[in-house]
Amino acid sequence: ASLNWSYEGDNGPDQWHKLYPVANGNLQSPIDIKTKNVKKDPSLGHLHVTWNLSTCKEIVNIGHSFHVNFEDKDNRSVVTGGPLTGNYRLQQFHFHWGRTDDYGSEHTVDGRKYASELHLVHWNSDKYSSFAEASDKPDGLAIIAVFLQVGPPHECVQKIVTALGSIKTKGKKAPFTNFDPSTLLPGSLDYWTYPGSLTHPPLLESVTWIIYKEPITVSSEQLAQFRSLTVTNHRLPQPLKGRQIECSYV
Ligand SMILES: NS(=O)(=O)c1ccc2c(c1)[C@H]1CCC[C@H]1[C@@H](c1ccccc1Cl)N2
Ligand SMILES: [Zn+2]
Repeated sequence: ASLNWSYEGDNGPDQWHKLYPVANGNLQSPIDIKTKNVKKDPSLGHLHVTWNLSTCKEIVNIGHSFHVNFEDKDNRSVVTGGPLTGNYRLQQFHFHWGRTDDYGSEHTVDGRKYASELHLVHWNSDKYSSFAEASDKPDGLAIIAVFLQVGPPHECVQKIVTALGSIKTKGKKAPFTNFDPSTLLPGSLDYWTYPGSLTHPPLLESVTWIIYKEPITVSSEQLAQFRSLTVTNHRLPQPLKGRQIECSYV
């Protein structure tokens, strides 16, 4: 089905509110993280990530992006701890990028834009029986975000870039197995967290965002390969509307 929204032109982000009124809601994402306003929370412990590479299934071209989908019929790949209560099951990951290396991330840090941003999408499998059921609940989703900056190529991102060659057209999918997404995490496990939304339609305000402070590094050529699928797919920062951003007590 062709989407009723896009990242540019008549159905671009400024128009999303017409079909998705929640676009003007109080918990919209992404946001700009103003580090001086972040509150250190001693009760915020470490995040516990247990992703099992056996659950990695396929890579799919969805037009405005590509998704790496995981089998989510059991709790082999979950995240817990930090701001979360219970287990959140990994469903998929994807990236956002821009037309050039100067911008492309969705969240920004003191106005700084990164070249790209990785989202690892999880749903609350303790309370809900499916992603769809969890996707519109306030405690339904947890998305881990990692910033990408430009530098030397990333060995594991290269596996993803190579796989893009087999899904060049929208709707195409290819097997993508035994990939361990924890190879995409940065060295330091310090993170920010705040309540927000999906960053494109349906823009549901059901997300606990967990954003690692330290970026990972990919090469300009690897980013250019992302753009070979679609040139840009990031939403600009939204109003904070009084939300408090907390950071782990590390
Ligand atoms: N940039 S992001 O990580 O904040 C983001 C934004 C929107 C959506 C997603 C991820 C993903 C999460 C899995 C389903 C999919 C999607 C969706 C599609 C069809 C039906 C429902 C849903 Cl939720 N929408
Ligand atoms: Zn995303």
